[in-house]
Amino acid sequence: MARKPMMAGNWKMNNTISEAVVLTQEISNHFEKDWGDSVDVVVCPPFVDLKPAKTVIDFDKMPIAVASQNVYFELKGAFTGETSVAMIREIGCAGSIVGHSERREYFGETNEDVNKKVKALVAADLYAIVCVGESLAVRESGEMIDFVCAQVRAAFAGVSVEDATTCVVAYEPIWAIGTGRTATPEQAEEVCAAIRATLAEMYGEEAAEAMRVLYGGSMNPGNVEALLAMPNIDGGLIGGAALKAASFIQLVEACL
Ligand SMILES: O=C(CO)COP(=O)(O)O
Repeated sequence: MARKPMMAGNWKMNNTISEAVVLTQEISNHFEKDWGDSVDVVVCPPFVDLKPAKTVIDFDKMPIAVASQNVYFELKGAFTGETSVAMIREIGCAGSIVGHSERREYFGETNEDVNKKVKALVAADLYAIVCVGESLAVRESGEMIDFVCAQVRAAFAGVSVEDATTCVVAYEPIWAIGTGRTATPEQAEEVCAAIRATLAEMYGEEAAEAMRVLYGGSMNPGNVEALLAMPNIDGGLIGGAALKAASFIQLVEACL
């Protein structure tokens, strides 16, 4: 089954509202309407930028979706500093990244939290872009497949096949994030294929073939073609190269 590629820009903690509006407009200006037939393009700005970014995208003209970088799993209440699925949905977000390695490392996010966030999102008809990936120590131990597939199992535990197939998995080896040290296409493919095999065990072949598995970690215009040529890599989750319209658009064009 041919999967539609996805290019998602994770801006991380970059861009004030005014900067976010400029970048979103620059991306929109380059965007050709019919590209939306061939690739799903997503921008993931910080929370405060979501509404302003969304406002400058005319979805009918430019099918660019907006997603958040995080969300909380409780529906409402005394959770100071957190943001609910209803809040991001009302802005017009299509979904949220969950379980990014920076959130796991700096904010103590556990596999259990990730699972609760996936469940909260799909219950609100939003999708999760579930990030998984191993540290350099785990890679050097040779245990990366077991480690990453356990993250996938934990993230989707108790999630129905119907809900899971709306979601996306992003394989982001931590040692490749922001380091300029990209995984080779073969290294990325090996783990992405194992992720799909895990999804097949959980949900069956048909569902696993329909789900998108992205690669993230120093993806750039120079390495994107070789990564996308791999059979189990269905797009990218982009950090640094998503912060400039020109390079992000080049990555989108690589999917056409
Ligand atoms: O973490 C990433 C996307 O979520 C990848 O970041 P870089 O593209 O900057 O390596």
